[in-house]
Amino acid sequence: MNNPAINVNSEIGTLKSVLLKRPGAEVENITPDTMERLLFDDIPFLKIAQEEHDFFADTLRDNGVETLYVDDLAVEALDSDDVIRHRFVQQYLDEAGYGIGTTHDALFNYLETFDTRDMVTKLYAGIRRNEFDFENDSLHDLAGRDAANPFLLDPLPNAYFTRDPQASMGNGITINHMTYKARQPESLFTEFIMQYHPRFAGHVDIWRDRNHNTRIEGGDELILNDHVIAIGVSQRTSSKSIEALAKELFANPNSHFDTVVAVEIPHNHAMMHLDTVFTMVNRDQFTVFPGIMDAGGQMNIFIMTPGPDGTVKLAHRTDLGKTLQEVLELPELDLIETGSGDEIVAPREQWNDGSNTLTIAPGEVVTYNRNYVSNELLRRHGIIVHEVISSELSRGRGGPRCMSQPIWREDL
Ligand SMILES: NC(=[NH2+])NCCC[C@H](N)C(=O)O
Repeated sequence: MNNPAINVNSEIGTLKSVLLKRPGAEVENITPDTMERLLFDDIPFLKIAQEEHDFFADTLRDNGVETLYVDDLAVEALDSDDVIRHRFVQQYLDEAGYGIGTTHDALFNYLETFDTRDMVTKLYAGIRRNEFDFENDSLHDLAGRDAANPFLLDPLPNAYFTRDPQASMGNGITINHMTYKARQPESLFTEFIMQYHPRFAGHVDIWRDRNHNTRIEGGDELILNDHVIAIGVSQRTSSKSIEALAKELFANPNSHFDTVVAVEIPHNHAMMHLDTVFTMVNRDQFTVFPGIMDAGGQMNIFIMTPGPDGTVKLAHRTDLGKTLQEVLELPELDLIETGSGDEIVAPREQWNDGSNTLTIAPGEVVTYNRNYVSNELLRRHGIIVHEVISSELSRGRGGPRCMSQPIWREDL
């Protein structure tokens, strides 16, 4: 790829550029009735969440990281041409179940009244039925909709977890078909940015697009080095998508990835992604939540490598530490347990994303200040820890790694 726009060949190389989304009105459109469906366990106080997010972004900028906001990029991509903007809106409505009909027309015309900036903000925030002059559902629309839902288009409160709708991988990206309806529209923004934003269009390899039925999310996709990837088999990522992605990476001449390690983790909301229980913080240091292993310290891991004729070879392993040493060729390994592995502290801090560290340089991380036992332990293991504030952001069940999508890291 000439002039690549993305360069991510590790989890730990010095971070230069990152994609963020400041939480907006979408977070205020979570209600007790919709909270579970919208994947929140509580209703955050937006004003404080925004202050916390700004603090996080400032911490990154103070450390030399360029912060790009996904909604700004979307506006720039969609504003370039009316045809592109219309195609985006049409697809957005289509995927929301309004392909044709009076609701489609009403929503389309309503969105047309906004400039692109306000339209993008509106789509993230969601559109209420009573927001505009709209009375008649067409028969077509009534069939599939929950009449009690005040929203015609649901809000996207998870959008500040920019890690998940896509994943940078080498000079390319996966644009993800996400698991739950509540998040699926998020990667449509990514698709249009990658296709039409001048910074990205034609400068990114798309390893996998979102037109799939099998699910995958960025929180499960970890770039261990320039040829090894780890992917969680989780609530959000299926083994089928991992195998398909591995095949593509092994076959595509632009990809230098030759090993994919599939790591099975419990399928529940507290550990929805691999990065909620396992992250890389230095060349040979990782955080890990002991709850992902069975009583004997074992788990299910599959090492995938290219086989003959485009097939994938599988090797089963059960020891996480030994597998990492094998695939990364590490003589030593330091696995740092979330919450010191204590039976009370570890699950508490994992719940508040104590394992969800964002590494900004080898041995240097950003974490939430509330996970003070894990932070102290990281420091004792020689890691530099930048703490960011969080009482509200963490109510969405995600931490610094989830809230950031690296676009550029220095190679190691
Ligand atoms: N990479 C992550 N761990 N992201 C966390 C996402 C949290 C979000 N509420 C969800 O359930 O989807």
